[in-house]
This record gives sequence, structure tokens and C-alpha cells, in this order.
Amino acid sequence: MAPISESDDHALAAELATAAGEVLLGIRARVGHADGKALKDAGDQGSHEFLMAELAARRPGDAVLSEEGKDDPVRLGSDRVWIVDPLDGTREFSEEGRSDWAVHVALWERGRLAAGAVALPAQGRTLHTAADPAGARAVVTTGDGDSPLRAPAPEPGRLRIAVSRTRPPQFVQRLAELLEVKVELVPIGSAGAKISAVLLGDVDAYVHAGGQYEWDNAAPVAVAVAAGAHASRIDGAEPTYNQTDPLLPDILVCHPGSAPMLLAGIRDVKQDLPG
Ligand SMILES: Nc1ncnc2c1ncn2[C@@H]1O[C@H](COP(=O)(O)O)[C@@H](OP(=O)(O)O)[C@H]1O
Ligand SMILES: [Mg+2]
Repeated sequence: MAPISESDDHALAAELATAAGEVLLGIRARVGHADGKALKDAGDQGSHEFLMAELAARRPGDAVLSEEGKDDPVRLGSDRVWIVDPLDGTREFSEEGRSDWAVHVALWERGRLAAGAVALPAQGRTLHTAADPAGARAVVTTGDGDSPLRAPAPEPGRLRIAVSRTRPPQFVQRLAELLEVKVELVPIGSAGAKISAVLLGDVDAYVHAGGQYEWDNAAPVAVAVAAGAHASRIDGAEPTYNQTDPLLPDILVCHPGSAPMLLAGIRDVKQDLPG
């Protein structure tokens, strides 16, 4: 990646997420898959330490909220907070051959997400926000360069919904039956990999409920919004970040044209079945 201007937070997010991904690929190659726990721990820690050191050097005045760090309350009085998940999809990272794991780097600034990057190291690409006169745009960077990223519309009559492999929402099967389109549930690891799959057109929506934290969805939501996607809580509310309690348990990302149908369907199934 080209050297960046010190003031370009979009480029810094992309650079750091991509570089942390390279750290993780190195750890995966060195530690191997024989001891899954050792690999997960090495990945979480190695990527966290890399990102903390880089952010301290490159943005010394900013606060950081990392899944792997001790939560420092100083972030609650800070204008700028980097919200990072050094390794999202830790389980999938430890499984040989899987590419559904990610590095998330987001910047929250005075009440809103200002930049974000989701690196998919085993897929060789990073989805990220980029500076634009009309606000942020979204870009996917690969070894071949940059391409613009816009959330595609689903094919009429069908909807592929990405869900957690291990903790799908309780209501999602009922939702699939209730919607008046042909629904396919697609289990994928990592919130970042699932939201990237929506933006790349591999699936049409991501529905999650039952538990998640700000670091799991801040960077993917920043990219999704810049790519023109709908991103909200499952009741339609805007997700808010840098809260005292970083629990952010549910999220919906899809093409804006699918949002009314999905929000209405979720509302209907949740009346019968909480969770
Ligand atoms: N019910 C739940 N409670 C807490 N965290 C959850 C959760 N369901 C998913 N997550 C977190 O959301 C991320 C994506 O999950 P999944 O792959 O199941 O979709 C994972 O992050 P980590 O891998 O960083 O721990 C996972 O821990
Ligand atoms: Mg995570």
C-alpha cells in the first residue's frame, strides 16, 4: 500500500487492518493448527499487540477500545476512539483452510463512525472506507489494486441470509419461513466476513441477535454504510458506538431495498419468540 498522509484516517485504518492480517497469516503458518487453543491465543494476542503499538505511534492522542485489551474509561471522554477487533472469527482462524476471519479497525469520532477497514487476510482483500468530497466511499483493495464497492441488490424472489455458524439468532428459521421470497440461510464465521459477503454480493443480508460487542461490528458497519448498504439494529435503530457498555447484541446489514421486508419480518417473528 502506498505511504499515506498522516491525516488520512481511512487510509490508516486500511493499512493497519491489512498489516495486522499479515501478522496473523504469519502466526497461522508458524504455530500451525494442531493445538487450536494455542493458535487462537497467539492470533488474538499477536494482532492486538501489533495494533496497539501502531495506534500508539501513529495516533498518540486517540483512545482505543480493543476486544483483547482492558477497557480504559478514558475513551468515554475522548473525541476519537479506535474500536478494534484484532481477530474476528477466532474459531475459524484456528480451523485449517477457512478464510472467514477478519481484522476490524474502526474510528469513532464525536458520536459517529468516521472510518473503518475490514481485512480478510486469507481472501487477500481489505474492504475499507476512503475519503470522498461527498462523505466516505467504500473500496476493496486486493493485490491488483483498488475497486469501488457498492452493496448490490439481490436477485428478485430470493434472499441469501448469512448467519453465525455457531450462534444464529433463535428466530432466524421462523423468519426464513415467513418471508415471501425463497430464503437460503448461509452459515459463515466472523461478523466482518459476513458483512463483507453482503457487500461483495456473495449473500444478500446478515442478521444477528443474541449477543455481540461494538468491536464485532463497528468497522464492518462503517464500510457497509459507505458502500450504500442498510445497517441498523434489528428494530431499525441506528447502532451507536463508544457506549459505556460496549455490548451491541444485534445487527442487520442488507441492501436498502431489502430492509423494510426484513425489519417487518423480524418484528413479526420476535412477537412470538424473543431472542
Ligand atoms: N451470542 C453472542 N455473544 C457474544 N458474542 C457473540 C455472540 N455471537 C457472536 N458473537 C461474536 O461475534 C463475532 C462473530 O461471531 P460468529 O462468527 O459466530 O458470527 C465473534 O467474535 P470473535 O471471533 O472476535 O470472538 C463472536 O464472539
Ligand atoms: Mg469479534
